[in-house]
Amino acid sequence: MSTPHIAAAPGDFAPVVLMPGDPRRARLIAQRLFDEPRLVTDVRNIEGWTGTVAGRPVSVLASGMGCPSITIYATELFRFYGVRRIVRVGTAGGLAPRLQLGDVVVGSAAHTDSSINTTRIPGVHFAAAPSYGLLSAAVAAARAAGVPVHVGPIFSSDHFYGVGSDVFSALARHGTLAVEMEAAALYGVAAAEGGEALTTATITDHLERGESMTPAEREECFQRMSRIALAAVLSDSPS
Ligand SMILES: O=P(O)(O)O[C@H]1O[C@H](CO)[C@@H](O)[C@H]1O
Ligand SMILES: O=c1cc[nH]c(=O)[nH]1
Repeated sequence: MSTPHIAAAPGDFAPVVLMPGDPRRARLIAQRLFDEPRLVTDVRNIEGWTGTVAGRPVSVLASGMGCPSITIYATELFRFYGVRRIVRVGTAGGLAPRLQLGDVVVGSAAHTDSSINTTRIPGVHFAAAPSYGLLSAAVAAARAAGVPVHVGPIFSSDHFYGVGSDVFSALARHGTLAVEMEAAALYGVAAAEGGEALTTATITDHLERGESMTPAEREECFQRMSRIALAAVLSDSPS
């Protein structure tokens, strides 16, 4: 069995999946956090791995960057591979002044300038929201680990370059925590396919203050966030 973008056999993916944007991060998560990780797909170098954590099966698949890319991979996992939960483990640029580099943001809603959800139900301004069960489990795991965590709306932009600082300032004034590029699409796919989804993101840059993490700091933070996401995706929380 394969889909246009995933070449894996039935049962190769666990029902619960972590989803970073970067294929290298997918490989690192599998190799450092899973027991007995095995590569299950690498079409277009988008790597998917499956292993176990505390004896429970779990997978990781990269999404690539942007709403169309994550929509393809999340749809194929939910629709054809029996996946029920996807937790994005991303990076984001901070907008809210209280955020510090390395903090974890959990997206309780996702604003977007993408049309990806507008075209799902014509005439409807779709409210892109995560699974409450996954969200509460991620927050509990972060607090238990002593990791600073912020819960609130994030902004999923089609642009990495070219969003005006006036847009970011207005979003911050409207309570938006951070900007990234996939959460709104992931939440839309989960709703359409009857699955559960959540976005967690590490603040790697602060756009108002012009701060950035070093590569070594990024790697350290990804591991911390991935452990929180693992606790959420493997939790028994009802949706
Ligand atoms: O680090 P990832 O998960 O890719 O997330 C962020 O980084 C990419 C942009 O550099 C976009 O995909 C954005 O959402
Ligand atoms: O500033 C940033 C950092 C990560 N991801 C984004 O989309 N923007």
